[in-house]
Amino acid sequence: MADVIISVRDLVKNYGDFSAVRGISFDVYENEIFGLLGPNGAGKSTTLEIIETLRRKTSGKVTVAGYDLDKEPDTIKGLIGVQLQASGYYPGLNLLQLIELFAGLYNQEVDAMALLRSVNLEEKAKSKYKELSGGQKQRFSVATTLINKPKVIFLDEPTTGLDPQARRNLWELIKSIKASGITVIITTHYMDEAEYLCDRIAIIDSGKIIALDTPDHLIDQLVASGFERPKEVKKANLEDVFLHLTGKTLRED
Ligand SMILES: Nc1ncnc2c1ncn2[C@@H]1O[C@H](COP(=O)(O)OP(=O)(O)OP(=O)(O)O)[C@@H](O)[C@H]1O
Repeated sequence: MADVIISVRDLVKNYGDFSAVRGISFDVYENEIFGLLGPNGAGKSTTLEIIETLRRKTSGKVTVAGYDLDKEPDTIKGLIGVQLQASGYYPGLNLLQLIELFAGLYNQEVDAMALLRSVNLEEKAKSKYKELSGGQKQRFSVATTLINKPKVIFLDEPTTGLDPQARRNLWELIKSIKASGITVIITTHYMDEAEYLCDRIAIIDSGKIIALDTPDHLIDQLVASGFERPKEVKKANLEDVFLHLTGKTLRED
């Protein structure tokens, strides 16, 4: 059994009279890709931001790598990688300078060019953030989560708005981050993405976890309950057509 790196117990978050997170519990295992899925407003971002120490919880217990969120938030901050808001990307600086700036803030020695290379942005090192395509922006944002050499990174809807090639390219990047030993927590609205990427997923609805398992088990359980798709699925879909016609390589440069 894998080691638990994040433990959440009976987590509650109220905004005034409104309860956004209603007593959820889950564990994230070391080196898995764990997905939080759910409709808009289900409480995913609230849950992530509490674990990231960016938002105060109402009640419950959270530990990251054994450290209690209430007692050692600063230690936890040093262990996690969080996507920085684009508003923090000083417009006058290029990607290399931004990485160096963030590394300085984190008090970390970082080979900024190697980091950019690892997300396929070496050729854009001297470009400004605003000059990047959507896929490049997302890859840069993922790179910023790696600056402090974290044990866990949090990715909030990393592929929203990307074209099929850029999405698949980001999926491979996320898999390579996992292969380097890092645990990944991701939120997404794309079920194909969750199925392809996530080792386990929690489905949240109205602030409660309504299912938590591997994608395979969740599908098997639904099938075992007698569910059948209403019609035979075609052997390809429109995305296959798009990728077949336009190729799989990135062409955002
Ligand atoms: N600062 C706040 N004050 C009051 N209500 C809030 C606040 N932040 C979030 N909420 C509410 O809490 C609920 C959960 O929001 P949250 O952003 O966590 O959902 P989500 O699952 O991440 O949604 P989405 O998929 O749209 O990003 C929503 O109803 C939202 O309106």
